[in-house]
Amino acid sequence: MKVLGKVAVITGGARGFGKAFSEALLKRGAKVCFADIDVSGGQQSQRELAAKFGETSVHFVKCDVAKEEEFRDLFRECLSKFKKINIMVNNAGILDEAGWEKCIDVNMTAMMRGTYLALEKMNPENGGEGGTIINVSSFAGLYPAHFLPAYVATKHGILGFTRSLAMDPLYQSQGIQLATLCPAFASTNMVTDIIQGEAGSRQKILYPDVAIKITENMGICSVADITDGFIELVEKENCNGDVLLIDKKNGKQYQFVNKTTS
Ligand SMILES: NC(=O)C1=CN([C@@H]2O[C@H](COP(=O)(O)OP(=O)(O)OC[C@H]3O[C@@H](n4cnc5c(N)ncnc54)[C@H](O)[C@@H]3O)[C@@H](O)[C@H]2O)C=CC1
Ligand SMILES: CCCCCC(=O)/C=C/C=C\C=C\C=C\[C@@H](O)[C@@H](O)CCCC(=O)O
Repeated sequence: MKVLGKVAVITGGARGFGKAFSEALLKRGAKVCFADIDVSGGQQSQRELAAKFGETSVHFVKCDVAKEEEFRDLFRECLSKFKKINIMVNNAGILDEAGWEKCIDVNMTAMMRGTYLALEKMNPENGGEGGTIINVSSFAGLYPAHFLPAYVATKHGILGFTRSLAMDPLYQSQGIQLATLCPAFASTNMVTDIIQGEAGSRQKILYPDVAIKITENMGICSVADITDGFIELVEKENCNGDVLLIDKKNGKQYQFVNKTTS
């Protein structure tokens, strides 16, 4: 897809990947409506991005994606401000092994809701123009990790859900593509807080010492490495059904490439 002139909705955009993805799309001439549960972080990012790309290009919406009505309001607000939605990025995600139900609510249920809402708004029968939906899974969507069982389950779920919808001829006929991004460890707060021992962060996973050792063995991607893969998917003429794994040692690797999506 050519990004210039398109409108994107991005969840979890106050910091980390979501903020970097927003900036990368703005740089290429898109308008971005980003959402986050963190109001002060969202407002700060809004100020920074508006200063670089203009007030009329970027809009922050306070939204807890685990709350259905707030998610619906996010779409209403984006449509009211920017009139259309061409790119949907379900990026918001958390680690919470003790509170695994919350992990499922945010990583899995909300990702499904965001996808279904985007499919509805992108449908030409509803006035949409088709579009691209990128769901952010993980290396942990492809491989197990005993320090993250609930998180791994949600990330496998994202992968299976997104690949399944990508096979559906209905969405293909509507000009809608769905792809999955699978980053390995990257240097956002999700990982750096654990390595640096920020208060409460190591309680979110099991066996934090094992996890830290594995980050040392596998290496840690920069946010720019992951953003580069994200943009590659969005800009591809056909990303439907793609699963893009990115890790520090091997870089970008498309998965399941010999399998058709339908
Ligand atoms: N950093 C990493 O190494 C990897 C991260 N991922 C995934 O990438 C995505 C983004 O993660 P990072 O940027 O690394 O994390 P991060 O923790 O830096 O940013 C996540 C953002 O999501 C927001 N968020 C959390 N719960 C929310 C909710 N209920 N509603 C709305 N916003 C909410 C947070 O406030 C935060 O701004 C997540 O889905 C994560 O699972 C995947 C693979 C590797
Ligand atoms: C600190 C947790 C952040 C989780 C964020 C995320 O989604 C990233 C996951 C990235 C990789 C997970 C890898 C787990 C692998 C292990 O279970 C093991 O199979 C690999 C061992 C490889 C090694 O020791 O070199």
